[in-house]
Amino acid sequence: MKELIMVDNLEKTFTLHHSQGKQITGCKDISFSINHGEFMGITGKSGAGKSTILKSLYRTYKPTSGRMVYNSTQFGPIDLVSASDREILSIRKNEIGYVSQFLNVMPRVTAIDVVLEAIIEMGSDGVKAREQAKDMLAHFKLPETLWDSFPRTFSGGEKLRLNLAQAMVKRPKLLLLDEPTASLDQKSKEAVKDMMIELKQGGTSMIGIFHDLEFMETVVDVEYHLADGQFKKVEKV
Ligand SMILES: Nc1ncnc2c1ncn2[C@@H]1O[C@H](COP(=O)(O)OP(=O)(O)OP(=O)(O)O)[C@@H](O)[C@H]1O
Repeated sequence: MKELIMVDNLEKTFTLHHSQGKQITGCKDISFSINHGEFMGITGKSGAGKSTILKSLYRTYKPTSGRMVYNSTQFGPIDLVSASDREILSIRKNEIGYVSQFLNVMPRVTAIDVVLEAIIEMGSDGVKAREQAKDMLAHFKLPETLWDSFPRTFSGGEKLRLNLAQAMVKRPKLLLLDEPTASLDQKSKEAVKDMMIELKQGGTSMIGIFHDLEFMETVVDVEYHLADGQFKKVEKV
């Protein structure tokens, strides 16, 4: 398999049990592929289904139908739609990262420990690892007063910064970014951009949702737009 991921006719339908089984389409007819090291941006209006695509790839949502064949280091080509929970957990731990403004961490673990655990999982040790965790939190400008606090009460921007620091440490093969610049000021956006460039140079592929189109165009290789149920590649002029 030469691509990193091939998505074929992905569909996710939600059944609302509290509304007599009413069905809502999250996304449908989604097909695309990305190559190793490629960065894809997704745009589309609110409610079009952008987050549903990312959450299906991360298997937060179990797709209703379709295929998402991912070229895993551990398992070889694997369909993320039918992969077992155990396989998905292992892929999340070692290969696919997810960054958003929402919490992606265990409760009652301090911010610095979130990053530290990621560093230890990557094979570094004690004092050096702690210094590296501090550097990473400082790099993404998480205020030092928050380093020993529990992230549950952090603002959206603070949670995002912590998730970015954790993702950066893990250097995943594929990073899913759900509005990675939301709630960030210009200076912090520059830090995010630097991180993306650095990850890309290290071979990480990324799929990101952006509302800041100007920012997006400076980082992505390919852009897809989701509108009126159609998912189409935007040809660059
Ligand atoms: N867990 C869920 N249960 C029921 N419906 C959902 C769920 N998640 C998403 N939806 C619905 O699926 C559709 C697509 O939502 P999604 O969050 O993917 O849109 P989006 O393009 O990311 O929007 P935004 O830009 O506002 O974040 C919406 O109609 C939404 O209400």
